[in-house]
Amino acid sequence: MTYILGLTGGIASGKSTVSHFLKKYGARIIDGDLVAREVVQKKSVGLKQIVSIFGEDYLTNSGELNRKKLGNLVFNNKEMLNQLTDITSPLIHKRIEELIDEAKVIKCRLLVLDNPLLFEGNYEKYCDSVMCVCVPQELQVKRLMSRDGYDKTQARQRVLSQMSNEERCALADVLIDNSKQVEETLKQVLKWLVTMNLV
Ligand SMILES: CC(C)(COP(=O)(O)OP(=O)(O)OC[C@H]1O[C@@H](n2cnc3c(N)ncnc32)[C@H](O)[C@@H]1O)[C@@H](O)C(=O)NCCC(=O)NCCS
Ligand SMILES: Nc1ncnc2c1ncn2[C@@H]1O[C@H](COP(=O)(O)OP(=O)(O)OP(=O)(O)O)[C@@H](O)[C@H]1O
Repeated sequence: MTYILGLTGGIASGKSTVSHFLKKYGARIIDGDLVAREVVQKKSVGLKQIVSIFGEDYLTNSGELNRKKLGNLVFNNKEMLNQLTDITSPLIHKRIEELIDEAKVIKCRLLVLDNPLLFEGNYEKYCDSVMCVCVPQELQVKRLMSRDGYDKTQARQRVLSQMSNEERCALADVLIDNSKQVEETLKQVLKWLVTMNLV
């Protein structure tokens, strides 16, 4: 039987750090951000829908989605963000359902659904349990600034466009504290794998 673990946490909380570790222990990963990119790739139905709402200004010269430009618009405007999510969400769900079915067919033991919007987007319905990576908001902003080169305002806008860390932690089954050294974080994840008999 395939055990499906939802992995969530705010932007730059450390989900990829945790999912890379789980992968080393044999888990198969579905990366929500990658799926979200796939459904709006060049010439896709998703991209056509985005252009019909936001206009051709949000395409690059080569016809791809101008992610930076659209990000700066939607993370500053809740209504626009909702419009974008209304387009992408059904497409992402459909693709994730296909990927889950594939994992079940090959009898994958542990499947991880890595998704920053797991609860907002109701992806937890696919999961046997949900692990949430937790960091204090200020540390999240700091790590986001240093990883992606955003200034403080841009980083805060992105953090604040999501559910709060408190709300997300309250909904999760397993909490992983990523405020200290990475090794400390991974020890907690390994402990979970052992408890669940997955190593
Ligand atoms: C707005 C877009 C074009 C910006 O692209 P960009 O390359 O700058 O960011 P990227 O896609 O790598 O996302 C970075 C992070 O932003 C956060 N984020 C993305 N979409 C959203 C959203 N709709 N609401 C809140 N936070 C979001 C997530 O934490 C994500 O990890 C892009 O994020 C997008 O298309 N978002 C809508 C699709 C979606 O809901 N994705 C979430 C993953 S399931
Ligand atoms: N414990 C830690 N100590 C210091 N830096 C860390 C720690 N954990 C993660 N980081 C760094 O913080 C940044 C965010 O981590 P990571 O990319 O794993 O987050 P994420 O949740 O996957 O991000 P996103 O939501 O954007 O996909 C990265 O630059 C990573 O190297």
